Parts: sequence; C-alpha cells; structure tokens
Amino acid sequence: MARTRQDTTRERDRITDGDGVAVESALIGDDLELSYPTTDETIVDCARIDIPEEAVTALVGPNGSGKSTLLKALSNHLEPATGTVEIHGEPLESFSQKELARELGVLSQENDSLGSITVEDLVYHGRYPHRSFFESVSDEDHDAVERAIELAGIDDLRETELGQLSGGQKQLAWIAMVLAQDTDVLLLDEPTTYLDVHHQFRVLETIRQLNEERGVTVAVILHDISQAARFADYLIAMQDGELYDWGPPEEVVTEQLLADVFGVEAAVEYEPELQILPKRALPDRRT
Ligand SMILES: Nc1ncnc2c1ncn2[C@@H]1O[C@H](COP(=O)(O)OP(=O)(O)OP(=O)(O)O)[C@@H](O)[C@H]1O
Repeated sequence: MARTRQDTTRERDRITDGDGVAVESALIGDDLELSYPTTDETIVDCARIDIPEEAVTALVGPNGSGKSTLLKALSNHLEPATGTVEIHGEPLESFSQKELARELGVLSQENDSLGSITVEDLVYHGRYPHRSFFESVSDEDHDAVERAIELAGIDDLRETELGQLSGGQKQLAWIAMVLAQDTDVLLLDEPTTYLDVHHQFRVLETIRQLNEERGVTVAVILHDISQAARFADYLIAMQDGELYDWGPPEEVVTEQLLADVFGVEAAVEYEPELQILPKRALPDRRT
C-alpha cells in the first residue's frame, strides 16, 4: 500500500492556490479506478483529481506511478473501470470524438510514425482530424498550421516525411500537430522527451505563452521534478497509482515527498540547483 500524505478528510479536497482558495477546474476525475483490458490489476485509484482552469499543472512521480494512465483517462483514451471524467462540467462520454477534438489537444506517447506523411500533412491533420489530407486548405487552416510549425521550431522540416525524421524531430512534429488544434485544454505526456536543451526550452516557453496569452489549461507530465516545480503553477504528485499530494509547488515539494515518492532519503541528497537545463533558460512562472 502506498504511503500517502492524504488523509481521509483531505481526499476529496479541491486543489487550492497559494492563499488556500479553491481553484476552478477545467477537468475533474471523480472516483477513478483505472486498469487495462489485458489485466485485472487496478493501475490508478484516485478519489478526486482536478486540473485547474487556465493554469499549468505538472504531473510528477516515478516511472510506473500511473501518470500516463491517468492522462489517458482524462483524454478519453482509456475508459475508467469506475468513475467519471468531466470537462467544463460535462461528462467526457457526452462528447462525440469530433467535439472532443475541439476541446482537448492531446500529446500521447503512443504516436505512430505515419512514415510517408509529411510534417505539414500531419499538422494539418491535427487541426482537422476528420478531413482528408487532400481537401483544399483555407487561409484559416493554413495560418493555424503555419503558426504551429513555427512555434514548434520545425519550419525547415515541413516537406519532410515523418519516417525520415529523428526521434526529437518527430516529437516536435507531433507537438506542432497538437498546437495546431488551438484547443483550450492541452494534455501533454512528456513533451520534452527526446528534445535537446534548446527545444525543451522552446516547447516549455510555447506552453507557457499559450497559457498566459490565451488562457489555455495545460496538464503536462514532466520527469524532472525541479523543472516541474519551477515551471508549473500546480503539481500533482503520484505514487503507486494514487495521488500523493497536489497544490502549488512550494507546498508540494517537501522533504517528505522527496523521500516517500522519489526515494531520496535526506534533503542533502536533493540538489535543486542541479539541473539539466541552465536555470536562466527555463520559462519560470515565478519571474
Ligand atoms: N497498455 C498497458 N497494459 C497493461 N499495463 C500497463 C499498460 N500501460 C501501462 N501499464 C502499467 O501501468 C503502470 C503505470 O504505467 P504508466 O505508464 O501509467 O506510468 P507512468 O507514471 O506514466 O510511468 P513513466 O514515467 O515510466 O512513463 C505500470 O506498472 C505499467 O506496467
């Protein structure tokens, strides 16, 4: 059984800001129990999860703690064994696929390489998943695709087929596809995986910009807890398929969390200044 900071009185609490005020949620998972069809094992079990509206929330936790599984349920890619997910107060199942694609931009870790499709085709397809690649492109379609390609920093790759891209370039193309959808909610599973330092920064900066300029709600899985703590407005920490804690980073990142969740036994072993990215190069919510 996972050790958890939650007690029974806290289990159904809403996520609160630094002043203890409950924040509005874009997505709510209620009484979720998640498993995969291939096994009866419960992978995620959580009484309540909130993704705060118009904020950036990072899901953190060790490998195998259930972050991707939870994100799959929030994005309607995994049907919960029990419980419900609501987006803006409406259950996910009340939306058609087409309607959901207008609400949610999803970057998953299960992207097929679609070998012979070009980057531009992929990004256009993300914006209009129900249209053929070969339908005529309106000015509006064209602008959204152009903007996404530029934001992801892959301007010179637009004619390249996905099968000819490196792992990082492919990841950027998928990110561009998600950004082109112009949705109000983004669910991103490890967007910085495979990316070099420059592109990690570009992607995080773009996410922050979308949040600040357009009020986009973001839930993003990040593996580096110090990066997540500096970048996100809220953290949701997972451990063994359960929520360990949630709230502003300064409340969540404690010695106890580092010990319980990440197995770091003493604060002295945790080096917050030891980062892959230079500190000044990170989009920091606190500046
Ligand atoms: N398709 C699947 N079928 C069965 N079990 C799965 C499947 N995908 C994941 N799991 C199991 O669910 C558990 C949680 O996996 P999940 O991918 O949600 O963790 P995670 O926190 O995202 O991990 P990571 O940081 O390594 O990506 C793991 O024990 C894994 O073996």
